[in-house]
Amino acid sequence: MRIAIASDHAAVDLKAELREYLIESGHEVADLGPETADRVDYPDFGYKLASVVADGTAEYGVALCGSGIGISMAVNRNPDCRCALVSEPLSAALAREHNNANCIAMGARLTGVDMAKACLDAFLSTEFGGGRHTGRVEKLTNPAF
Ligand SMILES: O=C(CO)[C@H](O)[C@H](O)[C@H](O)COP(=O)(O)O
Repeated sequence: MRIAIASDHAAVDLKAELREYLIESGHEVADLGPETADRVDYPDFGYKLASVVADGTAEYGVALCGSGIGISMAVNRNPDCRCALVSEPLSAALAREHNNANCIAMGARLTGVDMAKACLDAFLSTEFGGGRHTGRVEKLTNPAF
């Protein structure tokens, strides 16, 4: 799969771990930065990630910051992205099965490397369930406020 990954300064180490894990697992990975732990703003990297998922350059996006909250909010500003903030594998799988999430977010200050890998595995190995979930997901793309 083609997967893009991005973070803020708080998650550069987790990003590096997950990037290598994804490559070892046979995925094509685009690391959108940052490259160092110098302080940056999570919206800048969240928007970059959202763009490449929305235009199809990447099939899935992995968004990381200290808590996962800020960068998931940034990614979800793009109407073509459905980013799920998770901290355990069942939520990661449900994000795919029920919500057809195309991005996963995690918090490096809250979620350990092994748990983050397990969440990624669950996310990437679960298909969208379709059926009753389809119309609900369409309502996320085209909201009627
Ligand atoms: O967006 C966040 C909180 O919702 C992330 O955890 C950020 O990584 C965090 O805000 C960065 O905080 P810092 O004090 O500037 O390192």
